[in-house]
Amino acid sequence: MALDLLIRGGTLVTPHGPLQADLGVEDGQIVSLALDVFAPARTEIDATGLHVFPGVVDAHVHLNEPGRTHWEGFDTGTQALAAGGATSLLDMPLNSSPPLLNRAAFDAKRAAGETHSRLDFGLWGGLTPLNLSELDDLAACGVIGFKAFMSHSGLDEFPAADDATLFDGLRAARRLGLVVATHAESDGFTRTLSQVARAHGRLGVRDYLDSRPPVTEAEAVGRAILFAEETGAALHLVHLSTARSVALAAEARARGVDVTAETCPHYLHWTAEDVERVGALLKCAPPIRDAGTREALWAALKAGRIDTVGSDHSPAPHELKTGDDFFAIWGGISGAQSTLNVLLDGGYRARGLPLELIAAVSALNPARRFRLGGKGQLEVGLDADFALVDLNETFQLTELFDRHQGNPYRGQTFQGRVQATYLRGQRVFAQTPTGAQFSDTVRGQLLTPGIHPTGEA
Ligand SMILES: NC(=O)NC(NC(N)=O)C(=O)[O-]
Ligand SMILES: [Zn+2]
Ligand SMILES: [Zn+2]
Repeated sequence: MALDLLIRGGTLVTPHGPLQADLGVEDGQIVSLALDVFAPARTEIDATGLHVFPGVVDAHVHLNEPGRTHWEGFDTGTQALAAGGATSLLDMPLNSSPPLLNRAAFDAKRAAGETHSRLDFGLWGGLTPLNLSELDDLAACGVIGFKAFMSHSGLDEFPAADDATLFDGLRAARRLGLVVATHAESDGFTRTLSQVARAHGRLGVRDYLDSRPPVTEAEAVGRAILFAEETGAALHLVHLSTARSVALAAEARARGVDVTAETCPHYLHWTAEDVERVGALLKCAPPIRDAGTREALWAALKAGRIDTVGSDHSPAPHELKTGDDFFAIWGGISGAQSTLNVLLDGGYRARGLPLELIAAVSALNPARRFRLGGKGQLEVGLDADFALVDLNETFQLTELFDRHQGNPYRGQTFQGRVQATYLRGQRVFAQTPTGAQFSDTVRGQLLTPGIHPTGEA
């Protein structure tokens, strides 16, 4: 029986390390992993000199469709993700409008994704004081889990979860067998520090950074962990910005709390000094920290204390990223295309992170944590989702495919370049001598929580 696709001569990045092997694909699944696979194939790709990574599973993106496609949208957002080696994404319940708080909003976003997404996609439901009664119905829809903000989300339509709402949401999630992801910053603490700064006319970048010190994250992380411990729920702490917050999660995990920790490429690549230099394009919450904190975060990642790296791609139109009051500017960074670039250049090249660790935090761990059945690993029987990467190519990132030009990574130089990305054995992106090529026919499928063949995270 002929294979549909044969990737010959590459170095596969497996959980046990790099492996010289060919990869055979039939009907969108990996059917063979072996040296010198001798089988006819309708398409054969010479991957000599390239590494084959499991397709990135980006568990934290804001594609903002429906309702705010002028901010991003599935089409352009998944173009950027595919160009960065991603094959699956989990879309956050905001800044789409309406936010994903009930079945009607789920159905609308699912329809938009099935029409415009170039990659497989899962959908986070929201957990807010407005929709506690909708959680069971959202679980029945197939949400990946529930996302709660412990501080202001930036949009009044998605209110922060007060402690009682978060606690009740965790209890419901435990009963429903789903994960709760939290944006863990203390609402009261950050709100007061911001109000005082603005009342005194302190509206600059450093004033904003100083209004969200690490302790305002650590306090909320501790509270979310306490609630998870009390309820027995599965907690996922998104975009942790310091090794101290990561340590709180690791200590809790060591005593049996079901908690996982995410960080983002911008906390690993940039520093607070960069934020002062670049400005609004690097505004996010929690804020990017100083160089020492960045190094400690890399060390925590290298030590295996961070489970996942998600982009937290949260773009906005140019007009929301300008103004003299830094507090009023939209918080969110465009980074969907450069997660692997940051991990390979800052991690593998500069800090000796093993390739299998990079594959774990960018693909296998999120796939297992969120129970995305056939995703996250180069293994027979799993989906043929992978990226061909030239680890030796140093390049300047100039071609960015997300909707807006406001991308802080434009012009950055990285070693390690994605040459092609395949989703279920279909090429969705390729870097060619005449420029980038995207498939116009491959469309993503909805991902819902299932059973991962390699077990739970
Ligand atoms: N509404 C958002 O997109 N917020 C995001 N913005 C950031 N991180 O600055 C987030 O994940 O909190
Ligand atoms: Zn957040
Ligand atoms: Zn986010």
